[in-house]
Amino acid sequence: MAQLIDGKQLSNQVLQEVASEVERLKAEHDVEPTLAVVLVGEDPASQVYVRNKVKRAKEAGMGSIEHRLGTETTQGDLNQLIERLNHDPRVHGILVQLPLPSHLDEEEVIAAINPAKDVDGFHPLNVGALAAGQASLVPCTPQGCMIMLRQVHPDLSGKHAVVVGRSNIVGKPMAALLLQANCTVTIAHSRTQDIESLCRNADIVVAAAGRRELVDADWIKPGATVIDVGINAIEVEGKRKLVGDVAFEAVAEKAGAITPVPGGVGPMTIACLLLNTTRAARHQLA
Ligand SMILES: Nc1nc2c(c(=O)[nH]1)N[C@@H](CN(C=O)c1ccc(C(=O)N[C@@H](CCC(=O)O)C(=O)O)cc1)CN2
Repeated sequence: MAQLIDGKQLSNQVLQEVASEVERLKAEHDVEPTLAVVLVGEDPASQVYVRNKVKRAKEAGMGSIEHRLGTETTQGDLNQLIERLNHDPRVHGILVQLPLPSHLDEEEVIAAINPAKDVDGFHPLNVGALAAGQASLVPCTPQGCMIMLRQVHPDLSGKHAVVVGRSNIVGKPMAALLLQANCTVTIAHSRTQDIESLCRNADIVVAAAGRRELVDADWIKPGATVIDVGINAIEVEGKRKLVGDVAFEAVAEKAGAITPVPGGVGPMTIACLLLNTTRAARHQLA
């Protein structure tokens, strides 16, 4: 049976480090790291994530400012709000919860955020810096995945990693981080032929395809490490249940280590968001 990489426990450790850094910033520089969270529309999952982000920020002693906007919000209104937050000296991090309602242009919104306050790490300048191996604000989910991977592989050098999925939020930055850690990286996606055998050769599989239980036991090399980024809500006997992109029960029999869903990558995403906010606050001091 695989070792379980416990995202809840690990995220609590990260959050403790965040709380200590918040204390230091307050005591030494009279700065309260503050996160502004922008939610547009009524998406129920987004509402849960935003609530949890604000709750965790408060628990870590950080400031938080919430902007909840109606679905009918225009691009102009949203851009104006971001411009205000960009210039507000109390705000160190800006997060616009995705997905946005379909009439809004996500790329335009992300590009409007001051890169120094872009705690999601989605701004083209931060994306470029990551690709070039330069210091930057790194997207939260892949950053969390790397912390989890390091629990099992303190040295990732030379490992063969397959990332299943090529999204801007997870797949692409994940591949960049693995490459920075000297892994041999393959990105697989919906047009890739014979993904199964690519994965069977991998020491590390990161499943971020957005398809529930796509990765099955026969995709996995015995002893491999499996990171499940998927969060898919299903109904079992009338009750809501979350499953990942990995068929957990079967894969756990074969893998060496695996992350659960829930309680894996999700809590790490929020912890890394707050870590980025303290980093942004410290950077802005200079
Ligand atoms: N601006 C952003 N939008 C989105 C991001 C992001 O990083 N930045 N990622 C996802 C959603 N997300 C964070 O926003 C996120 C998803 C899931 C979790 C989480 O803790 N999940 C729990 C289960 C929660 C539940 O019961 O539904 C778990 O996996 O244990 C945190 C953050 C898309 N949008």
